[in-house]
Amino acid sequence: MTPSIAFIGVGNMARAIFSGMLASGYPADKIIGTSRTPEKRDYYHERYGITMFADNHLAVETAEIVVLCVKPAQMKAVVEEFSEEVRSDQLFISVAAGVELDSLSHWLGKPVAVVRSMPNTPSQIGAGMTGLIANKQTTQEQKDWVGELFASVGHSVWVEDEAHMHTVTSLSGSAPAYFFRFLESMIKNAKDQGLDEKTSRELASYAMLGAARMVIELEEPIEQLRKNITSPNGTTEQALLSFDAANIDKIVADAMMACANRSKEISNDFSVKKNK
Ligand SMILES: NC(=O)C1=CN([C@@H]2O[C@H](COP(=O)(O)OP(=O)(O)OC[C@H]3O[C@@H](n4cnc5c(N)ncnc54)[C@H](O)[C@@H]3O)[C@@H](O)[C@H]2O)C=CC1
Ligand SMILES: O=C(O)[C@@H]1CCC=N1
Repeated sequence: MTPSIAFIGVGNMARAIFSGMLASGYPADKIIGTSRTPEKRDYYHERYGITMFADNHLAVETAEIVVLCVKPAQMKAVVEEFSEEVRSDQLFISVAAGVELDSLSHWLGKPVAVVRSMPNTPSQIGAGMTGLIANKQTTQEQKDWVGELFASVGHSVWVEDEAHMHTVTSLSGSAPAYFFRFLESMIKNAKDQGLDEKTSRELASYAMLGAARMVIELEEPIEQLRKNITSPNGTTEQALLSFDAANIDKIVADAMMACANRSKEISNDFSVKKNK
């Protein structure tokens, strides 16, 4: 039987996941969302056919699986508010950056299965990548179900150590934004060179898609794929020399560490263990 699943706090990430699920055949009548804004409730109901509630309590009461999709700063208040309704056979999945399993379990108020996930917005088109870790109350059956859920909107990877979720956030959770930022720069420069926006967008984005597909499908060393494009004394070499002159490794490392460190800060801010 398909379980009913409630998304608490429908915004960008919740929509990315449930729209990917709907596209892969998950029945709309098994999906509930919550939003405090009447216009958003009407919009999501009309656009996706899912049930929208204003009341988080009602959503938690109704659903077998609850996906917590509010911002990290709102998580404690939102979870504690409905903790009376929590049943021990439910499964909770958090998508929040930095918020630890222990904190979620503590706020939920009883021993219950909790999975911490770090998805990304390409889930919306079935191309997501999600890092996962479960607490000890989560059964293998529940883990399999969560794996299938995220497989229906892309790919997923379980990590062994919760500390690795910071790395996952900097490597896949936030990373689509890095690539969008890179594309924005590329398209801007193509326009400065005289090409129109539409053509620039198409050329750059297909180059990015093609490169990603080669990495995934050919399984050759990435360095070799790069070298295959880089003719000695050719055009690519000049672009890569320019990246190296700007110390691309440092630029990327600084950005990823800034991201991972912010995830650690969020963990510390909301950690039940550290703020006892
Ligand atoms: N946007 C992304 O690419 C990713 C986001 N995340 C995580 O997903 C979570 C949500 O992020 P976004 O979707 O980007 O934010 P968002 O702001 O688009 O969505 C959060 C939604 O929660 C709603 N909300 C707040 N308090 C509520 C309450 N008491 N009851 C019901 N709804 C409430 C807000 O109105 C908003 O629509 C965050 O914890 C973030 O760390 C994780 C991975 C990627
Ligand atoms: O920026 C954020 O905090 C969220 C988490 C990962 C992607 N977006």
